[in-house]
Amino acid sequence: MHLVTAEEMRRLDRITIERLGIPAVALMENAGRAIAEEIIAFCNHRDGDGAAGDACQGTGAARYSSGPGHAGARAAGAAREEAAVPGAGTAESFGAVRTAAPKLLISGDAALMAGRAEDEHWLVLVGKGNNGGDGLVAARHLSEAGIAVSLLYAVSPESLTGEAAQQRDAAAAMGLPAAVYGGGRPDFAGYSGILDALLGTGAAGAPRGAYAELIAAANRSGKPVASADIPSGLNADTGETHEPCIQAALTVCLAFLKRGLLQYPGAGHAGRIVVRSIGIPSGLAREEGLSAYWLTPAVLEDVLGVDVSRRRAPDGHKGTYGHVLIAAGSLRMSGAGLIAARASLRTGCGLATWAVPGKLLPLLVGAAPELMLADAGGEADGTWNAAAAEEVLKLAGKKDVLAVGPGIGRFGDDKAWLQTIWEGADCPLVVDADALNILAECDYGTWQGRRTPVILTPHPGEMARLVGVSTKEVQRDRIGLALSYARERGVILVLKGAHTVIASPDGRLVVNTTGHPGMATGGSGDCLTGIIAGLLAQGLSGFQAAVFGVYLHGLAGERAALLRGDPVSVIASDIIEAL
Ligand SMILES: NC(=O)C1=CN([C@@H]2O[C@H](COP(=O)(O)OP(=O)(O)OC[C@H]3O[C@@H](n4cnc5c(N)ncnc54)[C@H](O)[C@@H]3O)[C@@H](O)[C@H]2O)[C@H](O)CC1
Ligand SMILES: [K+]
Repeated sequence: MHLVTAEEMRRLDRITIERLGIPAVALMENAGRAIAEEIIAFCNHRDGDGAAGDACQGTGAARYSSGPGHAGARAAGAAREEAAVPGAGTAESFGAVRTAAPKLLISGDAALMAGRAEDEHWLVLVGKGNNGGDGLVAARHLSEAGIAVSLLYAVSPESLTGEAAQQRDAAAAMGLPAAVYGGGRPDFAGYSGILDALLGTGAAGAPRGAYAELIAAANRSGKPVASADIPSGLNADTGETHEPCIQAALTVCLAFLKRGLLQYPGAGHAGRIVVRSIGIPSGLAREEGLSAYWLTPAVLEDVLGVDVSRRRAPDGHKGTYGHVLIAAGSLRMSGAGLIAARASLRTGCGLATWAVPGKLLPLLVGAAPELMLADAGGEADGTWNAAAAEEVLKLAGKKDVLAVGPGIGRFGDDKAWLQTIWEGADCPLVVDADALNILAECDYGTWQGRRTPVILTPHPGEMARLVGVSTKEVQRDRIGLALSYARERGVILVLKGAHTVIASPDGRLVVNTTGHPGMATGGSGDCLTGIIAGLLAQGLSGFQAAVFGVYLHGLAGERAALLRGDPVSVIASDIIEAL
């Protein structure tokens, strides 16, 4: 599924209206109706209303009696009623016992059928822009479904223009009760829900004046809030939340998923996200060259060309699936190398060799029978040194991928060590952990260019060192930073953290949402490094391996949590076993 910025959304909207000739008011009508349908489904689900609730879950029409008990539906004037046509043959006339088969089915808009409409009274907070316009359309459809609706304008309705003004007039013509916020602390206790149609992709900066007051009041009310397009107060591009920002139970995102809904803290304000089509052709995004995606199996297969089935050739052998070399571990952190190496095997590479400082090697014999160990030289105390880089290059000569960094620690002339490996390794290179901290101290843009991909896998702190900013600054706009860094440096960047971002030098970007906070545990990153290396060894491209690796890592973490019964108790070895 595509991810868009506010500006990209406006561009796609403009193309739809100007090039395809689909009127803006039609898009807004579709948007408002979609919002109303999702609010009705929310109400039906919340009220546990069986018949109508079921009916509204899907797009199919409801099948139910239109007898008493469905006031809402009657009010909706849209119902599917089964009626026998008078005079048609009945069971008795043919002597067989048969119920009268209905001859006439009148289906209706099940998604606009509210089970207990009479119990609902929704307040629509209306901004002055098109987000407000969407809310006004939704208000009409909610009213049609028999739900009581009241409008509260943030600013004078006279200040609305264009399609929003049209919707203002339509709502007034329908007699929807309306008021203008006049300051103070409004009391929303009498409502069953609030539709936040204050600010959408046209917002700039922190909510001001009445908008801020109404957002705060909605959050204080304790009522469920549904947000039109994005929670008001959220930065649609970065996921930053201004003060105040709506805390939504449901966000009905229009046309395309906004980037800010998938990055924290914004992702924590959206509640359940539903992306609804409003008539903008989904193919436009690809035609316009948009290349940011929320990672789904379809994106893996259709956009990245990854064979998620990971089928194996019947005549495959160890050589078919590649050989991983991991240069990792040191006296105090040998486990990191073991985790990375084992993860690469679990990911399906044919062979894995773990290169360690010679002093450690005897201590590691048998640590993992499937692994091969290699003496990479190093110091007598089991630490790495610059000369060991040449040993690593010799070992890498016949390997399909080299991963460096897990548990290597910092050592004298470690920058020379990394530069030798960076410039000398012909196979794809995965750089993680302390190798990233070393890289951060190097002007590696001056190093000899590489012909095969480099994948960097920093967590936010390591990224902060790579870029020379604070971790807070890294987290402010993860997607924007990852994209610019990958492009400028010509590397594939995996910016780890909640909803990991993977960016490619060619501008492609993917946000992954598999995994859980229990994976924030020592060795989890080493495991990811091994997974990515294991996929590279099997012939995936750099970006494919980085994206699929992050995806699999998260899925394995989820599976490990199920196996452990609790995400909290998951450790890196569990993730490996769950691959
Ligand atoms: N673009 C599309 O494809 C479609 C968009 N739709 C909806 O329209 C909004 C975007 O509408 P827009 O008019 O551009 O902006 P907003 O409605 O978000 O209004 C902003 C409005 O509020 C004022 N304002 C801006 N920032 C602040 C602030 N920090 N504090 C207070 N006030 C602020 C400013 O004056 C603006 O006029 C989009 O989200 C969709 O909901 C339709 O769905 C159709 C397709
Ligand atoms: K909104």
